[in-house]
Amino acid sequence: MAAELIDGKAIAAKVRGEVAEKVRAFQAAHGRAPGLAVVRVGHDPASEVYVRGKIKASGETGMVSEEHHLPEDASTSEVLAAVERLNADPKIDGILVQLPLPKQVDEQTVLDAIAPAKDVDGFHLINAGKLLSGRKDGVRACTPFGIMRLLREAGCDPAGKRAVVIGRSNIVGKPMALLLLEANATVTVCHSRTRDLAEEVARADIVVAAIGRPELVRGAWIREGAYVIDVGMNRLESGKLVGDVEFAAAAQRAAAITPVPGGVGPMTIAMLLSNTVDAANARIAAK
Ligand SMILES: Nc1nc(=O)c2c([nH]1)NC[C@@H]1CN(c3ccc(C(=O)N[C@@H](CCC(=O)O)C(=O)O)cc3)C=[N+]21
Repeated sequence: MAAELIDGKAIAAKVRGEVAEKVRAFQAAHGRAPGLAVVRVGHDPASEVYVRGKIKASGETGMVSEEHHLPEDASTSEVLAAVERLNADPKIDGILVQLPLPKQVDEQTVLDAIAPAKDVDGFHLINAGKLLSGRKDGVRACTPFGIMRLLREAGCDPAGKRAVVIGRSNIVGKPMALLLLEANATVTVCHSRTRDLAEEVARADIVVAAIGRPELVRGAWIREGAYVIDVGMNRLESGKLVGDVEFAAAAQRAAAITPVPGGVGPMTIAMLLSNTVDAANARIAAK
């Protein structure tokens, strides 16, 4: 079986089109465009590239975006001060603090300082708690939220299916498991201490790989007709970018699979923009 390719770039473009439409409506109703602020600390080269991508994509939807760049040696309280200013800025609807932060900055303190209504990453405790409690009014973490959309676009309804999530991070694995559960999948969360990963994967109708180990998930483990979502982004020494799944072999067995690059990555950015325009509308509605 040759899998359908889940084209994250094309689906992300469709989401950005929907966002642009909402931005136009917001502008017409409120006389300003939704605003996104990205806080970047220090000189992580990957972060520079990602932030540029986010700023560019937000501009293309008609949103206003600004980057706040703090020096490599910024303290936790300096980062907090930047966040507090943005919390109080009425033109800013979404705040994203680019991770990772330099080691002297306390990441959890910073993330918890972002006003939950402006937390377009969905990383704040309040938004994590709302997801856990099944409340629909919280902000959903961009990567898992985008994956739910990719599954939908590929014609996969998770209800009743066995879903295996590999990875238990706060930003992908855990929220992914909760969103799949909310969609009525039977969810298993695997991680580095899972006894027999191959056996767990072989049972799965949906596999979400988010472990950060190049091609750890072997194609031969994939169940015939499974939906395979690869969150991994591993840069090999050759410079080649590969996922957490052995793509070509997995594609022989899967019903549908996301490529790396061009799968989950572009969707993460599109969902950030979607969360921002939704946050703008929600803040107005709450006034
Ligand atoms: N507060 C915060 N929120 C984030 O969402 C966040 C973050 N910090 N820190 C870093 C990670 C990483 N991340 C990516 C998003 C899209 C691509 C992406 O579009 N990648 C392209 C390829 C890029 C390439 O070729 O290197 C693709 O998959 O097609 C990559 C990485 C968001 N992150």
